[in-house]
Amino acid sequence: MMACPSSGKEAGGDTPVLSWSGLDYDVKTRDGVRRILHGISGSVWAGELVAIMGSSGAGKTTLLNVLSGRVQGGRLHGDIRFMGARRDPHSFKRMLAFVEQDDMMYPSLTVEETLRASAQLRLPDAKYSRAEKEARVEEAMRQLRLSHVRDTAIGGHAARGVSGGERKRVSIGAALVTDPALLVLDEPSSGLDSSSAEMVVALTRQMAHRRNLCTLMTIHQPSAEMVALFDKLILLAQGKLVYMGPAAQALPYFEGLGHPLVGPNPASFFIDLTTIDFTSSEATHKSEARVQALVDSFATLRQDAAQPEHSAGSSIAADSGAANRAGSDITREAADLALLEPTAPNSWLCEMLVLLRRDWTMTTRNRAFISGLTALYMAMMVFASFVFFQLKRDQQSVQNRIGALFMLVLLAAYPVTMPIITVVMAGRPVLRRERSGGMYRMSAYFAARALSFYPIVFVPYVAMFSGIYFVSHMQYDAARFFVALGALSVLLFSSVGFAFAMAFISDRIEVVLSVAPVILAIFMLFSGNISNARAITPVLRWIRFVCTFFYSYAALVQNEFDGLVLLCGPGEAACYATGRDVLAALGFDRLPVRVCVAANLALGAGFYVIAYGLLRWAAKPRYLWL
Ligand SMILES: Nc1ncnc2c1ncn2[C@@H]1O[C@H](COP(=O)(O)OP(=O)(O)OP(=O)(O)O)[C@@H](O)[C@H]1O
Repeated sequence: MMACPSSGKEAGGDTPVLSWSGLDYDVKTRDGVRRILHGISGSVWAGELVAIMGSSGAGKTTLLNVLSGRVQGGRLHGDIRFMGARRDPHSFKRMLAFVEQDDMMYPSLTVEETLRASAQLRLPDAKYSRAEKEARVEEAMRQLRLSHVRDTAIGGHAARGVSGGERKRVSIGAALVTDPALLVLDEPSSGLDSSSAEMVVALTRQMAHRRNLCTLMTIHQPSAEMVALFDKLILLAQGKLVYMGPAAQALPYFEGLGHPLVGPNPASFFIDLTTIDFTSSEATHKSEARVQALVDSFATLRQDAAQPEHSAGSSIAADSGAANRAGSDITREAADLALLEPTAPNSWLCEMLVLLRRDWTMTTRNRAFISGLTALYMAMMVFASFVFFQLKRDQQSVQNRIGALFMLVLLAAYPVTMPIITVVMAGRPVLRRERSGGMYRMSAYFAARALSFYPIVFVPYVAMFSGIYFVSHMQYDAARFFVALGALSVLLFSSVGFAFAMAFISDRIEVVLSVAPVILAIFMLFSGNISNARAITPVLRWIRFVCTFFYSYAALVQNEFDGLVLLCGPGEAACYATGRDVLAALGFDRLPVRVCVAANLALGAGFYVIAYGLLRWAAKPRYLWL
């Protein structure tokens, strides 16, 4: 009988952090139900660094997701315990930190800002003072060797930032500052060169040992040096367990089964040993038989180890203890975990302020957005000032006043909507990750994100509006100036809400950027400028009442033309004597200005409500039942 590998149990007391037994996981495919995990059992302890290895399609990611409560569908059978008890969705999600394969972080934030936001949002204020949170951030940066890049931006496709290895370490740091009991990493070495990958694993090992933190990761093709860093290996083949035990004892174990190490890298050897060879039917048959024999040997070893006379001092004894637990259908538990949106640890206002600071930093660093919008508005101010320079009270001025007001309406929508849609959509993957980790309430995110845009949009617009208003000689009257400004400010507010609503109608930016201008074009059509409001067919006439352009434009033309006395030149047979005549001809003599502004405010609020609903829906976790 082969000796059982010794345990990592000593590191973390008598109860494993996570233990699982008899896990079967089925999913629905076109060909029917497919079993992806077959009777997997095991346990991991505090202070252990555990690697899940296997060839492509062996089930590594699936096992990791099942254990972390992240599967989004399927049927799960077996038993999973966290700290010896059934996983309570709330506390399990609080104690678990998951580092995804893709490092989804905001590119314009620095390393320190990213970690600080994570600590401020995830650590409860009731338990951690501000200074303690800062200390955690400092410690994480020091331990992950990030102090020298603390002020460097994360970077992304558009702008260079920290290196790939540093970015991965920031992702790990953002998880670590939340003080988890279980750290789970999905392929942390993917996309990294071998030295960066090794450094990530070495630092993760240090964290696990220093903090007595249970760390579980999937890894594809680690180097021999990396394999030596793991405390424990879980080796899967075709969703079945081939080995689970101390990493150092894996080679002797396989050698004992008649498979001595071939080549310099044990990881490649393990993968080759457990991979089905599809090059010919004979090779397939042979490799399937070898894998099945390995699976059977390990199952037998465990069964033997579970017998009292064999179990003393053995890690497999601990694992087979888990294997002996009776399993049941735990699909409900898996679904509850996947669907749960953990309650945020801090008050709404604290969260909103942290998010507002973060969003404001990102928005102000978006130079293209700020300078683009400001330059555009300033250019339009100069351009329109030439076109509408010092309008008189003659009949030609009627068309010019109407044109200037309509242009102001359009400028409060198009240049605002498109960039905001792009910025909000670019942040959606980070939003989804942060939401699944329960970092904050969606309402706090929504309020902070919208607030961070207002100054950037309002300041240059108001400057442009003021310039055009005075240069074009609209009615010089303080009350009229502020009424016009108020009506347009409400439209700007609505435009931001509209942009948010659009940003969540689809995942695809090309879809959104096609739909949004079309809706704005419909708004234009029903604004009352392009077509006469009264002349529109009754079937469609109602549309203007849900059209922000209509109310803004109606408010502006009434404000401008009311009380205006116009001059009739000699020889002008048909002419407007007063602004009221113009309003009557245009069909804008029915709704008072205050009603138009109030209606637009209500429509704007409606956009925000729709946007918030879509935001919740778009980022909502889902579970597909078999
Ligand atoms: N929801 C699903 N529906 C259908 N098949 C699935 C589903 N999830 C996983 N699978 C299949 O289960 C097998 C294991 O997938 P998994 O992603 O866990 O493998 P892996 O070991 O992580 O592979 P890789 O290293 O290539 O990422 C694969 O064959 C995969 O196609």
